[in-house]
Order: sequence, then C-alpha cells, then structure tokens
Amino acid sequence: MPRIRAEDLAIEFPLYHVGARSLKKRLLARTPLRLKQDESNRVVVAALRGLSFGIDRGERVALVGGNGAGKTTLLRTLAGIYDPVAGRLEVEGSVGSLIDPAAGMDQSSTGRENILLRALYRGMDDAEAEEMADEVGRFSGLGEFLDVPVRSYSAGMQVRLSFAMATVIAPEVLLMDEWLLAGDADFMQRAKERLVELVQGADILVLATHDLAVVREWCTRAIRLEGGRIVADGPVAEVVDGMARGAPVPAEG
Ligand SMILES: Nc1ncnc2c1ncn2[C@@H]1O[C@H](COP(=O)(O)OP(=O)(O)OP(=O)(O)O)[C@@H](O)[C@H]1O
Repeated sequence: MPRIRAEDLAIEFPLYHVGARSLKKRLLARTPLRLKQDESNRVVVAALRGLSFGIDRGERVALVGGNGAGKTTLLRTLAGIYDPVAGRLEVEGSVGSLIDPAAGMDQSSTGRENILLRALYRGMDDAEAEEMADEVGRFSGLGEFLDVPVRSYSAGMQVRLSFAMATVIAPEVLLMDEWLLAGDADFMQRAKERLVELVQGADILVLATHDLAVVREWCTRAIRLEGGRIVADGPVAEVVDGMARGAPVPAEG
C-alpha cells in the first residue's frame, strides 16, 4: 500500500565555493541557524532539519512556505534525487515525479523517442511502447511536434510532454512542483482532470506550491515549512488560513 514515512530527516548542501576563511566566518556569523560547518569544515546549508511526518493512501498534501523554506528539496528527497544526511525515509509504492520538466528527457531525441525509451525502461514490449507513445501524444496535444527534437520545444510544450509521460500510467505516489501550474488554461484543465482521476481513492499526491487557491482546491492537508523545518501540519483550512492571517512562525532553534 502506498505510504510515506519520514523520521528526523535532514538534508544538507555543501557550499564548495565558500573557501576563504574570512568569508566563511562572515557567512556563519550572519546566519548561524541555516548555514553551518560540517565535520569536514565545509560550510553547508541545512536545507531540511529534523522532519518527521507520515502520509497515507488517499491524502493530497500541499507543501507550502516562503522562498527557500525547503519545499522543492523535500519533493526531490521523496523522489530519491537527494540522500538524507540524517534520519530515515521510507517511500512505498510506484513514484511519478513532476518536479523538473527536463529531468530524464534526452533533449536531442524527439518526444516520441523519449516516450519509447521510457517505455522500454519500464519493461514494456514494442506494441505497449507504441501504445504509450500514442496516448502521450494524444494527451499532450503536441501534434507534429512529437516527432521533433525536444530541445526545440517551448517551456510549455516540455511541461505538456513531461506531464503526459509521468501520468500515462497512474503512479501510486505523485510528486509535483508548481511549474506545472504554468501551463496554459486549456492544458491546465485537462491536467487537473487527470490529476483528480489519479488521486481519487488510492493514491498520494504531494504538491509544492505558493498558490494558496490551488492548495485549497486540490489538497486535503498542508505541511508548512519555514527555514527547513515543519512549522504547521494539518487540514488545509487550518494551515493555509493561519498563513493568510500572517500567523507567526515559531522561533528557529
Ligand atoms: N543545490 C543546492 N545547493 C545549495 N543550496 C541549495 C541547493 N538547493 C537548495 N538549496 C538551499 O536549500 C534551501 C531550501 O531550498 P528549496 O529550493 O528547497 O526551497 P523552496 O521552498 O522550494 O523555495 P522557493 O519557494 O523559493 O522555490 C535554500 O536555503 C536553498 O538556498
């Protein structure tokens, strides 16, 4: 059964270019809470700190919070792109990731070639792969552009292709960053219908966004991050209304 469990999860990014001692000292003095020195004396950004939460089947969770709060980092960690430096993370179920439209896409191959490659990677035979290419082509509405190299696509066309590829076979856990919401209105409407289909009943959605209207409409629960920590977790109305009222963020420590 799809589910996510995180316990005391931490992610850090080393800042390799921060070498000079005086610069290091200045940085660490100015922002002592988020920037710190690891055992190898490197300056690191503590992107996520001590995160514990569980997400179960049927939940549609919004990750909200200010710039740099840690939303995208958490999504990428759930997708297995980053390894935690501390704590535990379990993600059970097949994962569909809509985090970076260009990720896993060969820019010099056509849309169709990318779809066929993805299908082969999933172990499909030729007939199934062709069927998947037709379905992705139909849903994305790319028309003749499906047979043109992806590098010549507009940003919106890449979004359409990525979305259609990631959702043509329903994942149990769908991870999504807000770039999707940049699609045009017609595509957004169809994307929304497919998402609603995907999350109905069994699956899990985790969506990182600044758009509180989308959170209210699509999600059942919100986790608010600030400074890499969870500062609120609960029903959307509670967490989002707290943000809209400008509820204070608990002091860092
Ligand atoms: N590759 C990286 N290298 C160094 N630091 C990083 C890297 N990626 C993220 N960070 C840092 O981690 C913290 C969390 O960033 P993240 O992108 O997860 O925030 P976010 O909540 O998605 O922000 P936004 O709403 O601005 O997109 C920030 O302090 C950021 O500077």
